[in-house]
Amino acid sequence: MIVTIDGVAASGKSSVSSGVARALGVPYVSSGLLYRAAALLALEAGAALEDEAAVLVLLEGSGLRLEPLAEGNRVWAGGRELTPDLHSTRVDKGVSAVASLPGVRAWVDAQLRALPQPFVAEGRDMGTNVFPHAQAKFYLTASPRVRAERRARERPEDIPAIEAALTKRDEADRRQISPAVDALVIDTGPLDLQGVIEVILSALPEHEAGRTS
Ligand SMILES: Nc1ncnc2c1ncn2[C@@H]1O[C@H](COP(=O)(O)OP(=O)(O)OP(=O)(O)O)[C@@H](O)[C@H]1O
Ligand SMILES: Nc1ccn([C@@H]2O[C@H](COP(=O)(O)O)[C@@H](O)[C@H]2O)c(=O)n1
Repeated sequence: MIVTIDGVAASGKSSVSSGVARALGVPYVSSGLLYRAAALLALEAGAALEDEAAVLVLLEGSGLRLEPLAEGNRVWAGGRELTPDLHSTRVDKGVSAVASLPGVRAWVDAQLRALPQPFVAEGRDMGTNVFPHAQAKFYLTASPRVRAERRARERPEDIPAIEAALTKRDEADRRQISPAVDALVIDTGPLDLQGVIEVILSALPEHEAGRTS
């Protein structure tokens, strides 16, 4: 069983996926963390973010590995945990450039498709490209202002600066972002976190919502 939850930046994908995954008793998979890790490795190595060959060498040589858990995903480069460094402002700014490289996308897609099922997968193209045969698909939206207000609780920047950065990232991710035709689109603006999780759980086919492993 695969459930996909895609959406724009800071629309609640990882928080909602974690809640849905816990309710189903399965892990969730954060595809964005692998793109963030690729950007971090490139930034740390001083590689140009547009240099596909250099980024691929870093990915192949780093022992990069996603550890999907229902409570939260962790990313490792060999024995070093990258997770705490993946949500910095510099990674936010650089990640879209790395994610637009076809070779990097193919590398990430292969990692994701190799993971053992069942799981909830979240990102931008989980329902359209990576897991087009998923049993249930969702797409989260909310206005840039609402998303910025939520994110401001986690970042040092003020709301207008966060809103501008989110809008810029949505624009840069435009090619990766599109709801699957068979996805249920949810405007999370008027809903709290639990409300979004409940909308998704109640939309799942009965046998998926009831399963615990
Ligand atoms: N429906 C909601 N109501 C209130 N707060 C929410 C809601 N959904 C998410 N949040 C909060 O918004 C923030 C962003 O959520 P989250 O990190 O899950 O989004 P994301 O889509 O995974 O972000 P990114 O695209 O940057 O990885 C978090 O602080 C989260 O707790
Ligand atoms: N399926 C995906 C997931 C993510 N990206 C890129 O990674 C960035 C970070 O993702 P978050 O989910 O953590 O926001 C995102 O801005 C995209 O550039 C992607 O291309 N495809």
